[in-house]
Amino acid sequence: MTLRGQRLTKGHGTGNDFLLFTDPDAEIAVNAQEVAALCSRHHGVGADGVIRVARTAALAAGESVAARLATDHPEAEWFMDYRNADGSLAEMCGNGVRVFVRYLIAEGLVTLGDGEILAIGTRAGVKWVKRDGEEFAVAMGLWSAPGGEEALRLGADAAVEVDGIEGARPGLSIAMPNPHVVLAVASEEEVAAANLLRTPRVQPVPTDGTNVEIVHPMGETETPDGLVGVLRMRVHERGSGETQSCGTGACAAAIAARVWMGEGAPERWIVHVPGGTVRVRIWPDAQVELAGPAELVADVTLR
Ligand SMILES: N[C@@H](CCC[C@H](N)C(=O)O)C(=O)O
Repeated sequence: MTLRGQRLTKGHGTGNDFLLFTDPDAEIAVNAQEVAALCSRHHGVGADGVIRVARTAALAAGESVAARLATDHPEAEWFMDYRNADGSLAEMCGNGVRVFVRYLIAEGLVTLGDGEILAIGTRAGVKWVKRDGEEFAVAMGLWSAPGGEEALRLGADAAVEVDGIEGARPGLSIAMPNPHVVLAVASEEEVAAANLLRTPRVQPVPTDGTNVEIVHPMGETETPDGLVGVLRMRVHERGSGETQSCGTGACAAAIAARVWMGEGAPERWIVHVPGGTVRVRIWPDAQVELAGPAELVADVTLR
């Protein structure tokens, strides 16, 4: 089977937009060229990525992670088969997984009441998504620093050049588990000045490519949950270019900011992105939670 005649649903999480379609038995052949054509803003439908909604068990034959999950986590019935706008595969998408669950509910593929939790299969393993009214909170798993203790001590392990920002800036690599390099700038104006039409240049060159987050720490604010750190962020995504938001990127940005602040840094963070706001919580044991909205916008049928 091909994507021809297929109904696609357009959805987004804080402006990070996706095309989703249901292929329960993983019968549709999806190739990178087709995905890139669909995601094209001018020649296609337009999106930052494409998400196939397939049963984990059905993907087991072709995806080693799905095969493992089908055995170890049978509760993860549905698998988020995520592709970037250029057709490349990615391990995880933090905004995408919330939209994925919103879609499963809307399509009647699952029922999920307020406060209930659903297991979702992803290339980064099983992720637990909790419904919180009209929003969703995702247990993203553990963060890690590919540069190890030394990078965490220095707060950097890379040099990043971004058009519009002067000089090469120190960046900190964070795996969520997809790759991110986060750099701090001094003002919101500097965040705005970044020209992300051109891919940022990272040294040493990351073997599998990377997402790059430009972050301005805006201080802390008192909330009913206690003191919360606030960040302004823009992102250049591997495989998609600049997007309005990146969930794993917001997690990486909050983690980097926490590392840079050191002792006394807050656990909770508000991350403002061009498409809205997401919330991140970093637990002392390195588990990360991401929360935010997820919307479905329209259905289109492909010719
Ligand atoms: N927008 C996503 C991340 C999508 C994958 C990323 N471009 C990659 O290749 O790692 C998110 O919300 O996390």
